Amino acid sequence: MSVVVPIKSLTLAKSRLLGCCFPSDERNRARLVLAMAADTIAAALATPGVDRVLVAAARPDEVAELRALGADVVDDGNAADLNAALCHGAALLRRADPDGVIGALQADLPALRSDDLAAAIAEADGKRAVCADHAGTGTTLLLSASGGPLEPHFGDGSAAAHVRSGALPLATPAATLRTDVDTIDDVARVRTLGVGRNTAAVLRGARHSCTSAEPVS
Ligand SMILES: Nc1nc2c(ncn2[C@@H]2O[C@H](COP(=O)(O)OP(=O)(O)OP(=O)(O)O)[C@@H](O)[C@H]2O)c(=O)[nH]1
Ligand SMILES: C=C(OP(=O)(O)O)C(=O)O
Repeated sequence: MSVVVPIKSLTLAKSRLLGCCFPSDERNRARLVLAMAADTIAAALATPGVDRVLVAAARPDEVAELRALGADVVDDGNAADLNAALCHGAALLRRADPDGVIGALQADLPALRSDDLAAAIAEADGKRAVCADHAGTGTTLLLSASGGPLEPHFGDGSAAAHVRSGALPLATPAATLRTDVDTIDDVARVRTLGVGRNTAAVLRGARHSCTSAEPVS
């Protein structure tokens, strides 16, 4: 199977973390976004059955170093939004693999473990399926049916939207697959699960412990 990972411009990404972890230097927020993507992608590439990870990036130049992990990095087709970026990436993957499963994986899963992703793929068993985020409202992973369309409906309430459009809700996804990072509380949550080495290295440099919801001025 193949996986598409969307990444918007690092200067715009994860705006909800603005002023939280790195109040004095916002370049570190971009470093954190890239590090979380690197850990997510490294776990995906190490997952049995995952043959290819394609990064659909708004700014491929900003994330070129992800190629060193083994990911393909392409532009997102000048996509207007996340779903358009995913459709662009999924179309490229489908062309290369007409019959396989295509997954859309969020780039902000720094605690992801290969065994947990493999278990989710096994549970879906070639059916279109969705993994809800830890809050139960968003989506961290959407799998197409074998040879089928991805039909992404990311955005507010996407877990329910994916189920409404026929995706099987995965019954037993692991916390490492469900815990995406949007807010400072999520950073604390994901730390308790254990993040990958890239994210850990960036967070070690944070002035703030990233365990409080309070922004530091
Ligand atoms: N290529 C591409 N990726 C996108 C786009 N919009 C969102 N993404 C990516 O999709 C993933 C999920 O988005 P969100 O979790 O909402 O992250 P975000 O938009 O960076 O976060 P906020 O700014 O806090 O809303 C992240 O990896 C984003 O970088 C887009 O228009 N194009
Ligand atoms: C766009 C989504 O991501 P997030 O909730 O992380 O912004 C989603 O879950 O559909």
